[in-house]
Amino acid sequence: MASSTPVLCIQSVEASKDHAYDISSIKSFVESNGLSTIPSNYHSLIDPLDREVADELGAFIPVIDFSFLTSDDPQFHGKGVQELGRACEEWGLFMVKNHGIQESLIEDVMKMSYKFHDMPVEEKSEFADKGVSTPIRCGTSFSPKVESVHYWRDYLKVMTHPEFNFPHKPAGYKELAFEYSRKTRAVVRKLLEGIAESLGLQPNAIIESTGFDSGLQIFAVNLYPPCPQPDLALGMPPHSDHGLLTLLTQNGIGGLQVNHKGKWVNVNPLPHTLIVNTGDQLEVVSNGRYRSVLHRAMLNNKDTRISLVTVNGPAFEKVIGPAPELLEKEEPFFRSMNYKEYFEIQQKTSFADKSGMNQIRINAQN
Ligand SMILES: O=C(O)CCC(=O)C(=O)O
Ligand SMILES: [Fe+2]
Repeated sequence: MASSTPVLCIQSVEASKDHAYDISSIKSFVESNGLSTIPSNYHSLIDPLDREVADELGAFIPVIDFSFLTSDDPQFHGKGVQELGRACEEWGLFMVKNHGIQESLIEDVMKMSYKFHDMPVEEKSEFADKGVSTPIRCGTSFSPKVESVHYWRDYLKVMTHPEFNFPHKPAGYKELAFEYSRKTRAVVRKLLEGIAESLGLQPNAIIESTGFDSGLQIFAVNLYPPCPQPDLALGMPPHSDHGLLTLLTQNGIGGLQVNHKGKWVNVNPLPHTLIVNTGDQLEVVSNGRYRSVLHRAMLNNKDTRISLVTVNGPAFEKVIGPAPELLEKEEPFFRSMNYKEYFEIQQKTSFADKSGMNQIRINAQN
């Protein structure tokens, strides 16, 4: 489509008036407007420094062999635990291989996720986002009503644990999502055992103290449509996740970047691996040793990207603080707080950083 016709110019100017709170889906907005430029209120990468990428570091993103963690052989197990601890400490993001979740399940959930986002806006309106405590919510950007810059993303966010909620359409999606939700929780549970061991705690210490077995799981299905000016907008701003561990798979299209020692690094997962990152509650439990990692989602102008994200946290009613065993030898860096309270604070922050953590940090230097 030619981009120099006056008609399209007018369209661009018109488009610049659009706010994410006026549209219910960036996907349908893009498809119905045939944009060649993006509205200016989607410009978030203004400073060229924000676009710099340290691609040479990508090859150092740790890969954890899950079969080492589940091994009965103490030597293999010990090696797995040690590598896991190092990955949490040095990167806060790693790939997991030999995790046992069937590729076909991930592919099937991915296909259904596309179908969900592809439904006409009216069909999804019953799920429209009505606030963070709503179990099923669907929308665009991040916080359309309060943010000044919008993000090129549609989302479906569902509380899939302790109670399993899910949209009843498209047919068959709910059943697949249930299986995916439970399998990812099992992987996360095992990782939390290994992480506890790497901190010198009993394997079940984090699971017990956080009430993980009745813990919160939020399943987010992110869809990032192709963006005509991918260097100007973001799919998701830099943020950390509120839970203990987040698990992510994607439809083969890259876009995730991790912040490593102040530099942005593209995450290009090896085939058949899951991506896992540390969340705020793990930073608290580990008393700052395993920091929650900043990450963001970039865009491209060709392919639709889908990421399936499960954020796995403590039980809402649990008061979470640094593990008492760690406080035998060190001062607490965080005050304890009920997870639900933390979740609500974190969801209200600007999101473009880790400012939720400032509410519970004791020592500002930490
Ligand atoms: O899509 C991605 O790569 C990142 C998504 C993410 O960080 C999230 O949903 O919290
Ligand atoms: Fe995230």
